[in-house]
Amino acid sequence: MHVLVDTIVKLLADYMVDTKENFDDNFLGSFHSRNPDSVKVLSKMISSCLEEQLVNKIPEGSRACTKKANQNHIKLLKMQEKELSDLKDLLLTAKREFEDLQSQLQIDLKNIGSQVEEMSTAAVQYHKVVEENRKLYNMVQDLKGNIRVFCRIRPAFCAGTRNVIDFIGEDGSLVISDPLKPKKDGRKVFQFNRVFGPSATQDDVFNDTQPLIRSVMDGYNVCIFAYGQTGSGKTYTMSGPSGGSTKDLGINYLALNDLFEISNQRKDIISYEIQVQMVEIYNEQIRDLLSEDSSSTKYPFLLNSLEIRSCSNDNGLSLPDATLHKVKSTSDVLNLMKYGEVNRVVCSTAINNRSSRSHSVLTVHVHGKYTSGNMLRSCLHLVDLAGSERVDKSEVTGDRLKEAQHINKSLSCLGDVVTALAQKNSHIPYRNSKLTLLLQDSLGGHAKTLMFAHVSPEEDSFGETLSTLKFARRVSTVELGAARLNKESSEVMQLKEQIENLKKALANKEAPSTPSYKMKEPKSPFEKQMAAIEKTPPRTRRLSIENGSTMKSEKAMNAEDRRGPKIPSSITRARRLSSEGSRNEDNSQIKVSADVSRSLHASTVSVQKYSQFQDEEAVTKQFGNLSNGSSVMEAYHSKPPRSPTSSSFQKQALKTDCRTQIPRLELPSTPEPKVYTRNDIQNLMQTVISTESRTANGKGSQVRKSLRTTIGKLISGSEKRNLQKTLELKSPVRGVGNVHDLKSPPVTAHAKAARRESLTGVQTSGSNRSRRSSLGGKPIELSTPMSNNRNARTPPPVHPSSAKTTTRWL
Ligand SMILES: Nc1ncnc2c1ncn2[C@@H]1O[C@H](COP(=O)(O)OP(=O)(O)OP(=O)(O)O)[C@@H](O)[C@H]1O
Repeated sequence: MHVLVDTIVKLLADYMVDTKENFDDNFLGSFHSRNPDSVKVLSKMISSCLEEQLVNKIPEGSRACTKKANQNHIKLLKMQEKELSDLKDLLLTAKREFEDLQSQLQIDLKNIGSQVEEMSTAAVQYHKVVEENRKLYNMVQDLKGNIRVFCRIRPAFCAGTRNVIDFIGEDGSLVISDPLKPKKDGRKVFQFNRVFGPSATQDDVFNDTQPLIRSVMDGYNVCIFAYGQTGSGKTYTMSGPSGGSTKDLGINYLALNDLFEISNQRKDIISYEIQVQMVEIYNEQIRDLLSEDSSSTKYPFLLNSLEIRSCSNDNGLSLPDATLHKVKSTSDVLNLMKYGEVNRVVCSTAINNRSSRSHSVLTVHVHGKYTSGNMLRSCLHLVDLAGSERVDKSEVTGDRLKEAQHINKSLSCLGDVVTALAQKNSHIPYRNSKLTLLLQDSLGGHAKTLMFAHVSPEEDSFGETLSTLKFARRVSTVELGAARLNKESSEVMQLKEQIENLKKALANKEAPSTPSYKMKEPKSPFEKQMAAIEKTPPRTRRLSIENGSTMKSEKAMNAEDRRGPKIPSSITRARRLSSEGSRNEDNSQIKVSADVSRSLHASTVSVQKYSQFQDEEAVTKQFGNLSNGSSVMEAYHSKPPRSPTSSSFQKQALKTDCRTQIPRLELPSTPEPKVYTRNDIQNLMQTVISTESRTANGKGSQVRKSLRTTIGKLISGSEKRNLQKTLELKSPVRGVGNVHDLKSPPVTAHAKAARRESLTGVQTSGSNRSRRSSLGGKPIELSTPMSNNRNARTPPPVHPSSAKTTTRWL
């Protein structure tokens, strides 16, 4: 019994200790649920047991003591009971409080949730607004024709170096701080269209570039160029990581890939042809990176530098002599790019172990033909500039130093051009370097242009970073004028073709004694001088090339280009070829016979039957066979070559002026073109007028307007000469209407000869009067109606031998 009591007491003590220390709701709960009044029962049991024992067994003396102890125990138990019940109450209160807190928390969480939701919708809205702002900003820039500028920051090479980039904003803001100045003073803020931080991927960069690239497929010319200090990541952005890795490929590849995708998507409405050229400008020499010569020679500097043409030739190629590769898939592009990259001059410097020592230009030519017959032609220049470098930093010597000097010089020329454009100067110094001359149409034309300004984040590059950012800021202020769409409707093309034919027909009709396309070599000094005048490029044209950037001059050029009569006719071109041949013969520079000139011209006519894109190579070969003066071309290297034997010149001779980017028109295959009657001309006029009225707005109507003017001039020019003074035309259209009622005046043999002379530029023997007098058979007086004729020819310069016999020019 004693043992039992001990055990029970011990158990009870343990239990109480446990209960006190591990006061646990579950335990108590479970305990109570199992034994609802267990504590009470147990205490009763123990007290009765104890009392019984005390009464029966304990001696009388110690009974009082035991009783007292018992009472103490009971007291203690009661206290503990009380404590327990207090604790229970406390627990219940705590539980209630906990529940209250829980519900409060839930309410709070709900509130926070709704607040977060609100904030996230606000954030989404904010992003939308920022995006919209950016689009609007870009739209404004499009309208203004600004060059867009993106900035990309290369990741730091060493983790420990101090970073000069303080902040990159989503809206294109960038803050850098000068490491040598206190933070507050050394901060500089820049604003661009977009800034890509070091963690931006190639895809991020491409996503923002894609819309611009896509507009190439809609007929816009686009130029993207990467600028920045050496080693700042230009080649990485444009081509991808060095070493020919196919991971993280750059914009060049992604752009072409995208163009193919679009071409596929639109194949039902338009068929595209995509061709690629890749050149580098190395030490002011333009080298073809895709030609077989480039890869086969160890001495690239021995290769001929390619010549830059104004894009106003009929195929829009500024480098017609560079190899043109047709690409049909991304793998074609990849192979070509690899081939080109291998040929590019790269070497190791103290800053970059694969430093590009040249500017590379990948040009993508897109030619699209709609099922409706409309055509578009555009090109995309992807330029990876060589990096500007401080020669003391890059530690280059010898050839590398020379390269660096060329690089820096051409970049400074680029800076001059940008400054001149930003200040809207009348003269833009494009001709100061090959780079600016090549990019002339992108920087100063109606192209969409994007510049990637690359910067290194390291503090020791701060100077270069600052100058790159300042340059980029200046570039972003350049206004180019709205980009121009190079798209022509089939109607306009047909009309242009008819005009070509008409011009030829008129030329043939009015110069019957001149055999078709047969050139006459100038013999007399006067003839030579006339020929020289015809072949001398007009000064204004040259200036307009230089000032092509300004909208004003561009407009003037467009107007000039659209004015039909200014396009040299076949005869004039033939004469030019002939006179060129004779001039060169005289100078003993190139021995070309008139036969060669004639055969050149014959080739011209036949070659024009082929489309430029497909048969460029064939044309080159054809002329290559005839050409024997390539060395002379080198001598003319810095000027537009005028040698008739230079294939490029010959090609140029074939081309109609195409600043309007209109594809080559097909000439009739027979040497005897159709003779157009007055009715034909009238019909054509009607067509033009009706087309004009159908499309009241837009560029097409402008072109048609100019066509109408051209036809008008053609008619008025020829008819006025034919009908002479009897026909007093007030407007070309009215003139056409009256023509049947009029009779040609009798024209004397003398007058006929004189008129022929004026048209052919060949003076007949014994002629002793002015060319102008030939129009009427006698010198024209100031009072004659023809004195007001706007189509009157420009007087030729007075030759010493004929000065005395020439009457006064009006
Ligand atoms: N955004 C980037 N992410 C990762 N690596 C980069 C990045 N940009 C550049 N690099 C690395 O930095 C190094 C230098 O880059 P890159 O050759 O493209 O510079 P660059 O400006 O073309 O130099 P240079 O003008 O001398 O040719 C390369 O090793 C390249 O892989």
